Amino acid sequence: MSGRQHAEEPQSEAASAGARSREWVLEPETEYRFELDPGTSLIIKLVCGHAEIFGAELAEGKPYAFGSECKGAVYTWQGCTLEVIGQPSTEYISEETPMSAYANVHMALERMRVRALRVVHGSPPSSNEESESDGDPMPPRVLVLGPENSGKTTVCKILTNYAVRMGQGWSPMFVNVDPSEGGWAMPGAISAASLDSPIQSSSPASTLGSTATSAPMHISSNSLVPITYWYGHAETRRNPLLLDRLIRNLGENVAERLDNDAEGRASGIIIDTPSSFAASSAANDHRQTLIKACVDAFGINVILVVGHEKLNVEMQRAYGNRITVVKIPKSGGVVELDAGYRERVRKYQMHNYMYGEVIEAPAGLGAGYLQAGEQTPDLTHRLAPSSSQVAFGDLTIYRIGEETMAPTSALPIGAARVVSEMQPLLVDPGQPGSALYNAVLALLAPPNPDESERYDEEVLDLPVIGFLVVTQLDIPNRRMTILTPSQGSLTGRTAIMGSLEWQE
Ligand SMILES: Nc1ncnc2c1ncn2[C@@H]1O[C@H](COP(=O)(O)OP(=O)(O)OP(=O)(O)O)[C@@H](O)[C@H]1O
Repeated sequence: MSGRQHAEEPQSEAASAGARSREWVLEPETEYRFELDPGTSLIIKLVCGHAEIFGAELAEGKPYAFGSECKGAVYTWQGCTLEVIGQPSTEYISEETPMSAYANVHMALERMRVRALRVVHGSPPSSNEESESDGDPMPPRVLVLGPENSGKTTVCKILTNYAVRMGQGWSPMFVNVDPSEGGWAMPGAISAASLDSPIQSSSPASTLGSTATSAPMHISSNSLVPITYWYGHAETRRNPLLLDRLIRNLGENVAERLDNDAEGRASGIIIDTPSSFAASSAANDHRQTLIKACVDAFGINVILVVGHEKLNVEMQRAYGNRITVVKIPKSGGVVELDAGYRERVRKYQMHNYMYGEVIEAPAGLGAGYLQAGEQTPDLTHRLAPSSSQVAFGDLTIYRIGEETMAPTSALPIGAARVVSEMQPLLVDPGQPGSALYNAVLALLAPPNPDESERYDEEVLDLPVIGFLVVTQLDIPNRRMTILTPSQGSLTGRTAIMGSLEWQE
């Protein structure tokens, strides 16, 4: 154990307000780790020195609030003193971290960015770069793979945050293809956003920070507008064919955005993946196909495997001849998250999408502490969703590729009951068993205005512009009540339902 914990700090503002407050003094290259129980929160302030949370630098004296059962760590390269207010269920300092290995990976990626940008600007490479590079210098396009609880998302955040902190104006594209996490949107979505400021980690419910998708521009931490597609389920095995197609759509959409942005392109792409991509079992044969979908769709040239020897060997064999495959260590700080926790996080995430993220002040500290002027942490914001009634006919709702409700006996003799996994099926809200009550729906961007360009499965390829929840179904009057944070009429729009249910 390194670092010292000071007892209660009677002089501090928090302690005098009655909250539990103490100081931690961290030696260089150590980290303070914490875990929060449900319903508790924590505030961390950098008193002196330098520190970062998953690569995002802390400003001295600013309170950073954490809630929603957050688990995290404050790392310091040079040493620092922290003031911690609140009562985590676990807290300790660790000297063993994989941060040097991650920093080395970052530096290798940085060299790729610099070389790629030189080409954009038409400047000649420096002499040692010439010998290093073979062929056309490519920006880093990194796929991060690893088993459950290996710290994939954390690695992606650290690498992204280090890139945006370089002061080179990089805006790496962060891609999340883990539908159980939902990125900046709702669980069930996959998304991508180009980032030019660090990702804050205040809560697992908005693990990639908040965006303009749910919060009005003026209160979101930056004006992120992610590209989002809706898969509609938390598990990749539910409809791998659909996920494959959506990953390819996302890749195409990202490529189009970067086509007109040479500097953004040089910043590279970092992709966070679901743990099912790493777990080989008969139940998920699809994982090879989905990894390949990512490799093709985003032109991957680096695969990072977090702490998994077998997967590393497998990736070396499959891609080692054309892609750099590197195994990186897993952090001992990564917390094992069980199914119950993941379920609760999905609930927090849905709730935050609608109502915004509100972190209550730790026990003993007045709510005013988090609201007081310049001390307001960026991530405490409230949203007021609107609840409105729409007629059944106003909104066209599909589900993708699930069996029809017709019993086999009702089908013509010899007709197969199987519905293509990719077939959009119209949902009739008036039918009992539509499963629309409390369903989360993704609202799609308008289809192609040119009728001749339309096709049957177009709804599979349209990005998402928002989400809504059906909170009431009035079948006799053919009306439903819809909760959504975005304003605007739903008449004539198209929405897709999946298997995710809203829980109040
Ligand atoms: N060094 C650390 N100290 C404390 N907590 C950490 C540390 N690194 C990661 N965590 C926490 O551990 C949890 C799991 O990490 P993370 O989400 O990065 O893993 P993952 O491999 O992406 O998970 P999944 O199994 O969902 O794919 C997160 O709550 C994260 O904040």
